[in-house]
Amino acid sequence: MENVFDYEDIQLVPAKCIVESRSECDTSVTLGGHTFKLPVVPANMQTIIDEKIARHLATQGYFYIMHRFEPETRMTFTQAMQEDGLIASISVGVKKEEYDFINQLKEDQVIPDFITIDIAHGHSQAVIEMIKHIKAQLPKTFVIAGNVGTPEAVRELEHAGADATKVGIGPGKVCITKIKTGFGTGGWQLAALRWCAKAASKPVIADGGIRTHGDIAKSIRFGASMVMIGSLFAGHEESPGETVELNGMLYKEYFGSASEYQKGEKKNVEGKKMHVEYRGKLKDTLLEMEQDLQSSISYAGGKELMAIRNVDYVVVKNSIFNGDKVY
Ligand SMILES: NC(=O)C1=CN([C@@H]2O[C@H](COP(=O)(O)OP(=O)(O)OC[C@H]3O[C@@H](n4cnc5c(N)ncnc54)[C@H](OP(=O)(O)O)[C@@H]3O)[C@@H](O)[C@H]2O)C=CC1
Ligand SMILES: Nc1nc2c(ncn2[C@@H]2O[C@H](COP(=O)(O)O)[C@@H](O)[C@H]2O)c(=O)[nH]1
Repeated sequence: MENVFDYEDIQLVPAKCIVESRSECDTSVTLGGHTFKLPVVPANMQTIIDEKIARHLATQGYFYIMHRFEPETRMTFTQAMQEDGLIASISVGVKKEEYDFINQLKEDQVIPDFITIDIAHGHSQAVIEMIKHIKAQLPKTFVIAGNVGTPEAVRELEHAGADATKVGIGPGKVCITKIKTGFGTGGWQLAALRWCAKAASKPVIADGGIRTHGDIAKSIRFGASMVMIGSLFAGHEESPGETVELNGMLYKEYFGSASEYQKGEKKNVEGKKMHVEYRGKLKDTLLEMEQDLQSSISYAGGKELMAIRNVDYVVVKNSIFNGDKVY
């Protein structure tokens, strides 16, 4: 791999504006036959999403992926969402009991719209087998498989039947994979996304490392159809993480899915816990993201999200902030 870079190393080059107002720009995206307001999905982590947030997002036309860390609730959650005419989007792992869960869904004819296979090292036979199992049992369910960081992995998971792949090994804010194992796409996630997206014949979801709303537009430019975000969603009033007050300031707890806090034991720990600044209501952040992305589309010289795919870019190594702090 040559020419590696990350989000902060890139600036997109503006093209002539064709709208009179940014409000004309359409940020919506279609995935799995459903159209969503934004190409953004909150991470399927326990301090980012819960059933209440999932229901709110689905009701408001946003994509969501429920986490897999309360496995016993997934069946009733899926049924309840579908009874209310909402999209059901859940996560699974690859262990034996997950095969039983998929079989149970089929037996009860409870068919989730989306299932995400959520594993640290997605380029594995375990994930390939799970993709095949889900597709055999629930052929109508859209399967997202990950996480991966190479074109070879994208091709293999697509070949096994995945409808989309999720790219990002170690760029996350609470990730310590890169430190503990020496592996991953941390520090070059945007270049890895480009590398993977070029090989993909199905949608790619960029996962991890998004630090500003501009990074969403950059992900779209480099081939993502959707972006998964943890840390930017962790600090809301509604966020499931504990709220703490430190020196008169409010913070929310955010921990990794492979952290000791999630696992309940110190085994194969590849995640940490941190506190992020409290940032008010989730709906305000979603609105700000939409407005910022509308602005990105206008700078791209288009009206639709995919106009961003066509813009030029320049590499400005680690210099775009010039000492400014946005958030
Ligand atoms: N996107 C990212 O960069 C990362 C994300 N995570 C998140 O952490 C959570 C836990 O992930 P994960 O540990 O996969 O889930 P699990 O602990 O559920 O592991 C799933 C299965 O995969 C095996 N496994 C896990 N990692 C490896 C590996 N490197 N090589 C071979 N087998 C492996 C496990 O066995 P055994 O435990 O015995 O090895 C287990 O059987 C997930 O939600 C994941 O998204 C974690 C790390 C990186
Ligand atoms: N290496 C680890 N990665 C993790 C862990 N828990 C979650 N994640 C990944 O991070 C992203 C969110 O990244 P952010 O930069 O937006 O905060 C999430 O979607 C997972 O892919 C973990 O314990 N270790």
